[in-house]
Amino acid sequence: MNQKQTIKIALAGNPNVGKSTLFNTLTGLKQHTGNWPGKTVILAKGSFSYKGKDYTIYDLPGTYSLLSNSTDEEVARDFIVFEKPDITIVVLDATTIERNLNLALQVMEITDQVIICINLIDEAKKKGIIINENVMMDKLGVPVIKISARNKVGINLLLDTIDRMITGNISTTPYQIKYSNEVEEKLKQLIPKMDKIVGDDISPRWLALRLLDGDESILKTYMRRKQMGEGEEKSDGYK
Ligand SMILES: Nc1nc2c(ncn2[C@@H]2O[C@H](COP(=O)(O)OP(=O)(O)OP(=O)(O)O)[C@@H](O)[C@H]2O)c(=O)[nH]1
Ligand SMILES: [Mg+2]
Repeated sequence: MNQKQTIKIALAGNPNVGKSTLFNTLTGLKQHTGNWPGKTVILAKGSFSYKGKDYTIYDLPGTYSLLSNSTDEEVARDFIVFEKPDITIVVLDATTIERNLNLALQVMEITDQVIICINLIDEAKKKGIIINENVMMDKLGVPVIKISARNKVGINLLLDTIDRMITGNISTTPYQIKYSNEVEEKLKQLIPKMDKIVGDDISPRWLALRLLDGDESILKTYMRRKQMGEGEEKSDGYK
């Protein structure tokens, strides 16, 4: 009887950046798809082991933002917020980093357990794009790793970084976007209130930002899940 809990990893990123390719590289195609409860979006879930630890990895829908403008965005966002992956890997396209960073910054507002993977470095090299991952790491405050998911480049470093983050050997300080003075003032008042409601369950700053944005859906989902008694250990909704 092995009751060992597996470690949850989520793959987030813009569409077409190679999330599924990385998923397949990590799982060796050991995957099955599941239906997100209440939604019609199909997510792939797979598994792999590394250094004696068992991982479950979820391939989230590709999105440009997590502001819940579409079902895909809502599914990706709710997964990160409510399923609380132990690590969220944000996959970026090395040839369009600036555009991709928007999503990375949004993920980093929700969770500090983030690894950024810059994929398609082979394509970047062909185009003469030079990426200094150390500078990015310093600025963003989370590990940044250059990979080519299709050519299996950088995968060992990624696995090692995952392992070191899980064992507590990497601490992150994700870059937080500073908003206008007016917004920051409002946040100051709202954050303690949010903190009282959600505690450690959700980042109070991020939740307050969503409310200031006029988006009450997260708070509503949170309350609903609490009422349904999903606050404790729960299944991930997959068969
Ligand atoms: N050159 C190159 N191509 C890659 C690499 N990784 C993925 N690709 C290609 O990029 C394309 C998109 O890959 P996917 O893995 O489907 O991307 P995705 O992020 O899952 O896309 P969505 O599910 O639509 O969001 C495919 O044609 C892959 O073969 C890489 O490291 N180098
Ligand atoms: Mg995909």
